[in-house]
Amino acid sequence: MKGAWRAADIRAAEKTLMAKLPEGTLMQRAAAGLARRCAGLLQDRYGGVYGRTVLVLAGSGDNGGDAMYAGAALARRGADVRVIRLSDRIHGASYRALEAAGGRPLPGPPARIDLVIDGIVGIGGRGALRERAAEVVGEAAAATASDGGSPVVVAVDVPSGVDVDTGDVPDASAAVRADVTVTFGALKPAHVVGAAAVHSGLVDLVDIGLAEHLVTKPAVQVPDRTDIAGWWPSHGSTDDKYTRGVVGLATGSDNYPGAAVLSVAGALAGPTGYVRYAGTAAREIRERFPSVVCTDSVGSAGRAQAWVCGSGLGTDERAAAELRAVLAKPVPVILDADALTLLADGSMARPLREREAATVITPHDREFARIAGAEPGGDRVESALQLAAQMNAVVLLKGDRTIVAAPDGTAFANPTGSVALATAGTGDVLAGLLGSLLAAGLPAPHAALAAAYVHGLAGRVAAGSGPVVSPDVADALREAVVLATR
Ligand SMILES: NC(=O)C1=CN([C@@H]2O[C@H](COP(=O)(O)OP(=O)(O)OC[C@H]3O[C@@H](n4cnc5c(N)ncnc54)[C@H](OP(=O)(O)O)[C@@H]3O)[C@@H](O)[C@H]2O)[C@@H](O)CC1
Ligand SMILES: Nc1ncnc2c1ncn2[C@@H]1O[C@H](COP(=O)(O)OP(=O)(O)O)[C@@H](O)[C@H]1O
Repeated sequence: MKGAWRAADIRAAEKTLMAKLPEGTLMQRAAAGLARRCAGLLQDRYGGVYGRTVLVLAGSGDNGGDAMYAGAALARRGADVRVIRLSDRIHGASYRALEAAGGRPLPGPPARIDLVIDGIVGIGGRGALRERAAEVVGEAAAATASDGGSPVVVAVDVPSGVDVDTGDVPDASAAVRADVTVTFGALKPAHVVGAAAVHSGLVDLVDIGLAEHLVTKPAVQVPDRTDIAGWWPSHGSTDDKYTRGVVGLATGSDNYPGAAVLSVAGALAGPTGYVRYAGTAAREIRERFPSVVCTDSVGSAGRAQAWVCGSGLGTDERAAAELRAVLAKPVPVILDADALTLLADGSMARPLREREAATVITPHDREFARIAGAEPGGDRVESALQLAAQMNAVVLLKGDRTIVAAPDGTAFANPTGSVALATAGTGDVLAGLLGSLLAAGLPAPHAALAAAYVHGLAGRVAAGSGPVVSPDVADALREAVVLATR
């Protein structure tokens, strides 16, 4: 699991480390890592560093210093390095090093640029980029590289114009869109959540010796494949269909039988050995999935170790009664879609509060607004954490970087999201898979994260064969499970 730390925590660790090192050491480590990565990118794209045009955008702080030292290193390898100073104040020593290596100041971006180094602001940035900086960023991005394409854009530490601590991008037209972000010491929330994660492009972490001095809890954690593989339930030779876990689904309605089919398809790709369906789409489910045991209501279904409720359920009296029946079960439950709408008027507050087993809610932004009163703000992690604490539930806040927030204040971001999932019905598939993981005994935050991870991979797998609809995502889940766990 990788952690992402806020700027203040990074600065505190930096202070401890700097006290032990000769002045300037950290910047030299950072700049060396940055220069190495830029040289690699120039090599891969243009066949070498020599003769390539590199534009350094330098702001007034140490972020500009990192960029100019890296520019100096590239100039020493024969690159034609130009620098635009975005402030009268500038990091003096690095500017002089760049000048000494042959770097030249420019008033504005040249027409031909092979690589842009964005050193406007790093963790010291506040709000959207100021006008002059935003203008230059736009002009540089519109330049042409020597191979006729767009320049490679490398952000130093974080793309300028994003909110480092929250991942918000206050003005997308005034923020750098990086192909690669070279960051130092530790990830920041901007690399892993919100729109800023998309602006960051590929994130390359340079070790400058900071990690051991980070004493605070990360603001958000990001799992990798080994975490998911480690959590994924495995079966032993003594297992049977019941010991692997039974998942129940109260999903679908006369109007939305498809949601039942999709949620059951999601559950069948999970680790449980038995899937029960309770609802009005029993005929459709039996036809598609003969192994699923169907009844027409939660009350007449047998025991399950977790219940999924709400996907396509509707919001009528019958739906409300089914939700109440699920909330009364002493096992983990997932509340999705219409179940969240049914929670909005507060009438289920008491049974929810009285639950002792885990509750997971899976809102997208509009569903979040229905239960929390407003859509998540620019700080999506904080918004999800607040709702988790208020509802005493694990919140899976959907999006490109789905967030999982637990009532104990721990937050995670899923790194595998894919825009291919932005199509009707994929949430139903996710709810079913999550139900299976909960029924198999995974703790709720891990189940939510593992489901989001595999679901994201399934979106990517499905997208490999063209435009994606939600049944494709369900079909791709098995391959995604293999990719994530073997
Ligand atoms: N910490 C570490 O471990 C290490 C840190 N290192 C590096 O130091 C970086 C942090 O440097 P930093 O503290 O000097 O701040 P930085 O990001 O350069 O920006 C500050 C300047 O930006 C300006 N500015 C602010 N908002 C703006 C806006 N919206 N639009 C335009 N301008 C804006 C603001 O100007 P002012 O308001 O003063 O006019 C201020 O002077 C860090 O990201 C990393 O790269 C590495 O070298 C080594 C290890
Ligand atoms: N732009 C996007 N990029 C990546 N994933 C997305 C995007 N938009 C939606 N998703 C994902 O697609 C799924 C949609 O869920 P949901 O809105 O509940 O769909 P439905 O209710 O139609 O089943 C979620 O997993 C969400 O994270």
